[in-house]
Amino acid sequence: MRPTQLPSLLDRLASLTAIRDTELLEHSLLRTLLPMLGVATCQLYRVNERHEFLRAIRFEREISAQGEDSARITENIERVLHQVDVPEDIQLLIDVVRQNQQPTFQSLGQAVCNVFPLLGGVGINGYLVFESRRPLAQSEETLVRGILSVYRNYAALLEESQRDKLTGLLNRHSLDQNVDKLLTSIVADQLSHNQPDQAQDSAASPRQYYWLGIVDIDHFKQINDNFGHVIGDEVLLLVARLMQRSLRSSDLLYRYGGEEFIVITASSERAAAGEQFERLRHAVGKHRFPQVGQVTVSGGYAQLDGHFSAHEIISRADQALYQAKRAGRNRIFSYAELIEAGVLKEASYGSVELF
Ligand SMILES: Nc1nc2c(ncn2[C@@H]2O[C@H](COP(=O)(O)OP(=O)(O)OP(=O)(O)O)[C@@H](O)[C@H]2O)c(=O)[nH]1
Repeated sequence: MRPTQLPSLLDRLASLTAIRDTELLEHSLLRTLLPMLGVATCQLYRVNERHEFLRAIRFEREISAQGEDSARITENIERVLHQVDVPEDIQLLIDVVRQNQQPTFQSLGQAVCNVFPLLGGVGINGYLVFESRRPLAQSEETLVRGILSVYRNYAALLEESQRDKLTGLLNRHSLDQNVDKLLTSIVADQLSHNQPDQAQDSAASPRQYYWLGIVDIDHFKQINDNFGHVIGDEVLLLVARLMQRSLRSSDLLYRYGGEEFIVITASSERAAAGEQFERLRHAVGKHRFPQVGQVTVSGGYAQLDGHFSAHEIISRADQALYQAKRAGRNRIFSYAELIEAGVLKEASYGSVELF
């Protein structure tokens, strides 16, 4: 790195630590690193603790001359959430990095492929992959490691602020952020599927829909009253773990309030979403809790539809939850099915125009 690049690097690091959103932080990391290394494209893969790929970001930066003294910089960010496809040669390099817990570099003809691990609290939680025209100099490798260390420390702080202290689940604050982001991408998806040339694509890979469910522990007040708050807290923690284990790595689980949780799950049809919620209910219901015995949960779920706001969708799931409680608890109801059965009436919300 040239000394003249130092102020720019410090600026970049300052902006990096001003960000309060994990994915924006990832984008900013790539924006900081790529120009420093003169690299045009790079991929960032995120993995969970079971080393399953959660998401991938492909970042591309193109500089084209505009006039004698000016250049135009175009950035393109592509984000893959489900079915992350990792090319075989990259997968092999990732396996080496995972094994050694150290970066690895491999010549690919004229270019060199560089794979750096992203470290989280309990080990590797991602990989940074980019091609450079020549092997990185020692000083460049040190620079990447340094920036990744700043990123790691800051990402850990950010992650902590998004978690509920008792259960370790995502908290309500991160729910608000994520639901808004998800709704924006659902709107984009709905619009693209309305294009005539998208119809055949959807036949090849089934379209994914998202559901939001509110799950509430039944008679939790009695648990507190009969066994005390410490046992009540233990039940909350165990219920959270049981639900988390019954969900897939791509599903999201939040602690929404005291004994209320929110689940976001994706599937190609409503029945599959219903089965997912049933698995979750069974996972809790069949467990024997120390001292307390059986604990059950009730829930209601509604589709995350880009025509409605987050508030409207949560209210729909809540109405279905209310019906599940009324019907005797230990059951999970679908808002759409309650509407079809005439139990609930569709509220006339101010719907979001999709033109
Ligand atoms: N131990 C513990 N209790 C909590 C926490 N947050 C909320 N609660 C308690 O959760 C209970 C919720 O009670 P209610 O809303 O009456 O609902 P319920 O008893 O679960 O009854 P139903 O939902 O109708 O089945 C209250 O007694 C709260 O004090 C917490 O973090 N720890």
